[in-house]
Amino acid sequence: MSELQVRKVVAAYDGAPVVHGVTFTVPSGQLAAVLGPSGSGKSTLMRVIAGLHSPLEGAIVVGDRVLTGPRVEVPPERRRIGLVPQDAALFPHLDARANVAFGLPRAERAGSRPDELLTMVGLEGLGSRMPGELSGGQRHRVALARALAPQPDVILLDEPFSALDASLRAEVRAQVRQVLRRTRTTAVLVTHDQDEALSMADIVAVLDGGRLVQVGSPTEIYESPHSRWLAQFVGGAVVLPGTWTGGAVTCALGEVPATLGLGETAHAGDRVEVAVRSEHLVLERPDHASDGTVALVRNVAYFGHDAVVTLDLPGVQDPVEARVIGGSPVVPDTEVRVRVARPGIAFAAERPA
Ligand SMILES: Nc1ncnc2c1ncn2[C@@H]1O[C@H](COP(=O)(O)OP(=O)(O)OP(=O)(O)O)[C@@H](O)[C@H]1O
Repeated sequence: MSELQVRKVVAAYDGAPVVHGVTFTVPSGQLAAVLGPSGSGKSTLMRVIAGLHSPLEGAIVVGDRVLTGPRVEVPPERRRIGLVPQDAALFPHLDARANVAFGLPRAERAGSRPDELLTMVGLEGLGSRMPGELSGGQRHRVALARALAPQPDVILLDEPFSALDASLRAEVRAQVRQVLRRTRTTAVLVTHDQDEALSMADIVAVLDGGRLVQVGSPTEIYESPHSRWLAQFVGGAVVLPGTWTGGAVTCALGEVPATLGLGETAHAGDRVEVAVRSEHLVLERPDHASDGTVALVRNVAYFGHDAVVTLDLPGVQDPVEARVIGGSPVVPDTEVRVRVARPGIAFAAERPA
């Protein structure tokens, strides 16, 4: 079993902490995404797990092995942790097979194991290709095979898909996910891309300013964000000021049914902010007999499968975005009626500084 525990990790550069007491557990064989904006401490945390940076406090435990702890610092090469770096970092003068073999104990390098590993990542028959003769996605899969070769307890993936173009990225993500699932490898993926985190991970740990703001399944993170910041950071949300009426918020979208965010308290009449997912805004003809608010369509960005409609709501300064099915008959500079299909989440209004 290779459960990974990150326990109360505090990490600093020159005495200035940039990771503040982060704790989460990745069950054996699962993939956790560490998600956060630039500078939130993701790479530092990854370096602590890999043994490349000693934390001020806290522990890293894999299974029953303490890798980092009070008076314990197992060196990186003895951690049984594999690293897939951002740029794949293959040895340019070695072919794919030799790159993979490099991850194996000397005795196994000449045998069939490198080719088996290449087959496992879907690169059968490409062992004699040099890195320069492989596509970006193929290079990543060689890097994954090399990292998996010594059968590590944990694999760390540091923004591994950011250099790939969009069409290749989805495919390589799915392939990597499949290999990790098949080999039952515990993995941590560092990313600032919320689609990547939600689509690949079993668990998402969100960092902001070096603090863990929420950890949970992708559905929990998306459906029940604990803060207004998280609602906007993951998935984008329309956030409007309003008044809590107990079970609903009166705001520019009318009376929007809502639940209170975790740990929030509000009394009827309190000022709150309500977060509503863009895809939960339903657009209808303005003369449609229903509740909701009439808004002006500013722009329609068509993406084929869906479209983002930018709307001016009465009394709201900034435009809001609705996500609708592509090809919906919505036209710029006309009016639509906006209804909210699912309850929003209410948070205490942010006080002016
Ligand atoms: N070697 C270093 N010396 C001093 N400060 C550093 C060093 N590396 C990172 N930092 C600082 O630590 C904080 C966290 O950085 P880190 O690289 O861990 O964030 P990140 O979330 O991985 O960011 P990004 O997504 O941009 O890579 C930032 O404020 C950064 O400026």
